[in-house]
Amino acid sequence: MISVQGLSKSYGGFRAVDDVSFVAEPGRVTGFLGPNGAGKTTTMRMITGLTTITSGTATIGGMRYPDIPNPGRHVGVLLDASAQHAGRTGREVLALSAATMGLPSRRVDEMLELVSLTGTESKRRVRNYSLGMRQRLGIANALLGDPSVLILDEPANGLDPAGIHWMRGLLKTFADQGGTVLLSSHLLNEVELVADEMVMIGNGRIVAQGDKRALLEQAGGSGCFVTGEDRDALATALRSAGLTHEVAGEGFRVDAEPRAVGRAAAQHGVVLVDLRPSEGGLERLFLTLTAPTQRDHQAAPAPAGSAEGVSA
Ligand SMILES: Nc1ncnc2c1ncn2[C@@H]1O[C@H](COP(=O)(O)OP(=O)(O)OP(=O)(O)O)[C@@H](O)[C@H]1O
Repeated sequence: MISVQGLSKSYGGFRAVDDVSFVAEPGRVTGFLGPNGAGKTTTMRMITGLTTITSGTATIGGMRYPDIPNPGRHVGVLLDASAQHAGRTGREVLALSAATMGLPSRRVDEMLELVSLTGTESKRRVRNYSLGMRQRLGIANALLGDPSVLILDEPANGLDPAGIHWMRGLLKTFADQGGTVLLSSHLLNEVELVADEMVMIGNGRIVAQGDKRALLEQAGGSGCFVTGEDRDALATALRSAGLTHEVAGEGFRVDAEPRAVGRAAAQHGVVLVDLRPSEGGLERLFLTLTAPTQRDHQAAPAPAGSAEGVSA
């Protein structure tokens, strides 16, 4: 179990992580979700002893990470796949970790096979690895010591669709067998598909947390997402039709059925490139709760003369 209580980190006068508390339980995948710069990596670095804690506590199985003997045998960590020694081959990276942990060298071959790095690729220097290959190597390294806890920062970064699918299966199986998984991402869909529990963070503070289903119920509501060729014209069409909307990615989330949105767009001759029912209130909950920290949201111009325009 990972337990984080009142964890804070200040850089000078800036509070990157502010009084964060949550628990990641065994047998569950806990998704740690937040926009860019929300404080996910900083929190994970504090949990794993890589960044000093300003205040609060973080323990794994009741111990601070730096106090865990032979930590790689208990906790698998992947924080920055690009940070691996560029001059070593993938196999050397794993062999060194295996030796440090007192593991047999056959474990290296098992892990290379698990993450689908071929014999040829494993003999290439890491500097010549693609991002996806580095990520696979990082996952192999995290799993090498057969840990019961996994802490992974954006592990899907750079993986191809098949790789992402494979990783989801791997994490689910790991948790089903009693393991604890803490997985960060700024991509809601990625986390939504694999996580049992969610911890949402924005501007260094927890904005929501709990069982995924409970959060979905809390989010509730219906609606749709729409993207048009001309974003401003689409905003005008929605406003004219009296449809409440807010910026979501390249388009808008609208509190209305797709048909009403399609009609509003048609009346104004706006070409739609995407129109679909909301996949779930979770995305809305996330966007709403983290709205003040969403860069795209801040950057989006409010339609002229609109009071409702771009709402929080
Ligand atoms: N060493 C540091 N010195 C000063 N500020 C820092 C330092 N490390 C992180 N920060 C700041 O702390 C905030 C949180 O950063 P962090 O990397 O934890 O965010 P994140 O949620 O992981 O973002 P992303 O999804 O983009 O990876 C950011 O504003 C970042 O600039």
